[in-house]
Amino acid sequence: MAPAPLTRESVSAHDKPDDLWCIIDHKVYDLTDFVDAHPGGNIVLEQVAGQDATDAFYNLHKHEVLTKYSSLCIGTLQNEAAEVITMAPGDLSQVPYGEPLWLRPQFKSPYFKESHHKLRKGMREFVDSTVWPEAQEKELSGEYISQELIDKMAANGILAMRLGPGKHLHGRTLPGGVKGEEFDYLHDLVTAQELVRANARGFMDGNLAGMTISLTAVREWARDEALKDRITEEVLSGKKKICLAITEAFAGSDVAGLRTTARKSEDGKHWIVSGTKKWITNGMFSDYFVTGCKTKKGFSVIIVPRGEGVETSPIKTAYSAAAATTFVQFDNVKVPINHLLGEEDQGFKVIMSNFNHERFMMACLTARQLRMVTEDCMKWANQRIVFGKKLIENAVIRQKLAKMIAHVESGQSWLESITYQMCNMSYKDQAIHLSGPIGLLKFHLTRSANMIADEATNIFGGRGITQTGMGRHVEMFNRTYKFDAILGGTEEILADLGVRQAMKSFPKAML
Ligand code: HEM
Repeated sequence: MAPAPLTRESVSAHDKPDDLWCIIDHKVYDLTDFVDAHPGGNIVLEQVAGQDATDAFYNLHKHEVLTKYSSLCIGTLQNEAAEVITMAPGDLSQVPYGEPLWLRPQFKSPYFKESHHKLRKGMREFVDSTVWPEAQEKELSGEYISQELIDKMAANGILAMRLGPGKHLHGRTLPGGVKGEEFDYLHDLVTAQELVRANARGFMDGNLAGMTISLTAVREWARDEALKDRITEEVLSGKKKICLAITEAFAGSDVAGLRTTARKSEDGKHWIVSGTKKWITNGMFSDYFVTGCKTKKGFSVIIVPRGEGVETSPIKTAYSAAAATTFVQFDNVKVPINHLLGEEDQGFKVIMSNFNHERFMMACLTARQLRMVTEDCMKWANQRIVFGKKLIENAVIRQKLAKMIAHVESGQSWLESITYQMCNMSYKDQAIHLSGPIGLLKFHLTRSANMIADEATNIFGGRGITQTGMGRHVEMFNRTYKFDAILGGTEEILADLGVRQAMKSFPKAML
């Protein structure tokens, strides 16, 4: 015999603690065996037994809770259908301002072509189904990224894409079927903005951020082609890990103040590296350290392989230990002489040439994070009922949202415009014409982050300072946005760089 159809009347009969059903978004949930395990306690469930609890539910939970506990659902009410959207891997958000203009069906973009859309789709499916689950778990546990995920990213060309456009991508087929030869800086932007959607700030740096800022230097500056090719192959295949080791307790942005030294051995075959490095992202699991050292007449950059004399220990920071933030000690480490990048004593050039891309990547991910937080606030303001009405029905909340949206949209537009210039400029010209604008862009976005973190936390109230439940992404953002304001050049240094670069080309113009 077919089971009786589910109606509001039949549900209302299940209104006791030992026989407890309720309705959420036109679906019926049998919570009888769940009551005692409910994190919000049994009493609240007993209060809605046999009733439609949709408003009460969305006032307190994210929609994803229903996906996680879908086994409690026993069916949909007769002649009714669920209204709340359940996102599938790869889906675009339908929330206003949840996507940049170029991804909204009503809008056009002069920048993005079919291959950018294909890459976006391929990346999003990969991130939603493969990166997100591990990112969420490891952000909490503080464990490092798995070799399994690294292998999958390597196989899909994602590790290689994160270095930006170049020959290393030729011959590869990338997510969405995009050819490596087609990959430009707009694809680079897409990759960064999709990856950060895994929404786990510490894990995102643990996801080989060290590689993106150090292998680029190896590829650009290694003088020994065989060494360059070997390290590139080892790292892009995911077999070995690499990081950038510049900052020290003694000096951060002030590279000239570094105290780690490298001297040549008497037979001239090795560098002897000694000193310490602090805040080295991915250092705990890295096989190579692209290290800034004081040499005889200046500063040089040397690839130090992990081995005798290299010691690493974790540093506890505000974000997840999954980032593998490290204190490194080099105790008279012997490094082959061909591991020098660029010219001896000319390491400043090596470091500077790398900064543009690093800051550009950080701008991409910050811009997307601002949007994700704003989207969470839009959703929350639209579902949270206070004083008998939705939060968004209060003018003061709409003012906050307006400010957030304005920063999100203006930041993304400036980012896209700079990215387009990068697509049409040589790497050398980018260093001349774009280091100032990129510095100012990153400065602007992290200032926006400061405002958005502040407003979003207030909108979420107690949930904005709670690490689980509705406000957990806002809590994480408020706790971690400062990483982007400091790493890759602090706000003050970058703002100053932007104006100083502008002054360099100042004409003899008078007021
Ligand atoms: C299918 C039904 C339900 C499931 C699977 C469920 C699951 C959960 C989970 C996993 C949490 C932990 C917080 C989070 O992750 O968001 C939670 C918290 C909570 N739930 Fe439920 N719940 C259900 C229905 C309800 C209903 C109908 C009510 C109220 C009428 C309710 C009231 C609460 C409360 C008060 C909390 C604590 C929230 C806070 O401290 O912010 N739950 N629930």
